Amino acid sequence: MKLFTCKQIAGIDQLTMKLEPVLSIDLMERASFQIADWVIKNINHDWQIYLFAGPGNNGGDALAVARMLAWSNLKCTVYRIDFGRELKGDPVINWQRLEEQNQVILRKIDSEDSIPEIPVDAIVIDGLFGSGLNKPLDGLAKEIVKQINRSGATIISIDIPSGLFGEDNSKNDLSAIIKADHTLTFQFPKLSFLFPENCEFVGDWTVLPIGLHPNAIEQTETPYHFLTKKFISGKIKPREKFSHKGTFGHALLIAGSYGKMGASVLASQACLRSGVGLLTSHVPQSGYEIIQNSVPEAMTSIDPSETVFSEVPDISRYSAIGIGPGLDKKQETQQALKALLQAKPSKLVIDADALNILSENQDWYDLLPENAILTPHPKEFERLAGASFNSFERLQKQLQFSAKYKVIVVCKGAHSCITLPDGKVFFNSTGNPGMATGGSGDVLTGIILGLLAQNYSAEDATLIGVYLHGMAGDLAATEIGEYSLIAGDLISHLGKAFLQLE
Ligand SMILES: NC(=O)C1=CN([C@@H]2O[C@H](COP(=O)(O)OP(=O)(O)OC[C@H]3O[C@@H](n4cnc5c(N)ncnc54)[C@H](OP(=O)(O)O)[C@@H]3O)[C@@H](O)[C@H]2O)[C@@H](O)CC1
Ligand SMILES: [K+]
Repeated sequence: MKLFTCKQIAGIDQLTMKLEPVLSIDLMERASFQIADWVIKNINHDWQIYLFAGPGNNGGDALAVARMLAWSNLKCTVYRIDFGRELKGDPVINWQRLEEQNQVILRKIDSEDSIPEIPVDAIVIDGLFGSGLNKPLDGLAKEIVKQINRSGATIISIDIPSGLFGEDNSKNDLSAIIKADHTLTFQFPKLSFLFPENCEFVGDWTVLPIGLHPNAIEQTETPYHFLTKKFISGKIKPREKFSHKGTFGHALLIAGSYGKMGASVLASQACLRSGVGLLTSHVPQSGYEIIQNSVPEAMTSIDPSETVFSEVPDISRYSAIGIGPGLDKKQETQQALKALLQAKPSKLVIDADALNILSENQDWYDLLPENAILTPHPKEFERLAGASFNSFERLQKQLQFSAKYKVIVVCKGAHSCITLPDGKVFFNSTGNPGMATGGSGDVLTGIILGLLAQNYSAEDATLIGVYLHGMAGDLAATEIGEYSLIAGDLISHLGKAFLQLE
């Protein structure tokens, strides 16, 4: 699914009106109906509903929603913020319709004294400001937001929590943003919803389709995308009847050191469960029995060192290489990593300690082969590319890094963010907090490696791998919950995840 900036969404709204064609007031009615329908289905009908309406179309939505909730006899009071300016456009029509309906209590807020006290067992519907916010909230608007946040009531935001920008909130006043329990957003999630620091404002979010025109969406260019099941399913290649293990590639995994062999075991198992034909796991001598016993399906390549990775094996036989989990950062490992990069492997995944070694030797970045896949978590990315003030700034750094070194970067987390050298950005839609546990990243490396070895392009191996990893986590969480989830559960649910994509 494409993701757009608020400005672009306004453009798509305009194009929809022209192409469908539909009047703006009717589009607002359609959007508001979706909100009202969700509210009616999801809230306690005995509770008082406080609707807050701002000066623009977000407020217009709130006014229409109030009228629709009154059809179902819900107890609604509308508070319209009054900056002393005349309402304009569609909100005027919706205000008149409410007056004519005469079932909803209508109030205006024109000073701090007129801001209502809101009981805890109330529902607030926040239609103060939407995608047309043009500066941080202050004055009366900020006071209303603070009063709503203080109330402890259940807050449902229309389209976007009032006060939050759809993209960059670096310069925003964070005390002047609604902290919603639920955000009901139109047609597309906004970019800022995908950044972890905005979770306290956005709450749980639901996308409500409002029938924006497919041609308008198609015509509007964007670098931003959200991974969907349909998109990923379309990338999975069927396994042909006459295929054999040679068809599905031979992966080399360089992982594990004395005391950290679990990383090698997990990545190896995940790689095998991702459909690779053959896997060779390169391990130090002390890891030999461990890997043979734990992953009998893997072949082994034994390092001369007793404890760490110290020498690159002949890489010519392998279709893809993964390096990093559990490696440690000893001097001989650092030199061996450099030698591997100098050997210019054509398909490479780099994770964990291999990334940490890189970040301590930044002059090696130029050795990175084109389309190498780097899978840092935010802290590792910070070591690679420097600190960022927030996730939006980090995304800009990530894009620069991908473009400069022509590599794919996966910044792991809730909604893992993937950047490609050509400037495209993909946010993942699968996964859950249960996956924030040791070994989860090793599993991802194994999956991506397995897909790369099967001759998926670096881009597809990354996108499929990240999505599948999260999906396996979601399937595991439905069975055992998030608390008890461990990395091994991701591997044991990979099969079911693949089945869902067929
Ligand atoms: N387009 C469509 O077809 C559809 C759109 N829909 C809905 O429309 C919403 C977008 O509507 P919108 O563009 O009217 O913007 P919105 O956020 O309501 O506010 C603009 C007003 O706020 C004011 N203002 C801004 N910042 C301010 C500040 N810091 N402090 C104080 N004032 C401030 C600004 O004033 P100005 O600066 O322009 O004088 C202007 O008056 C969108 O989120 C969705 O809910 C749906 O109905 C579906 C169809
Ligand atoms: K809002």
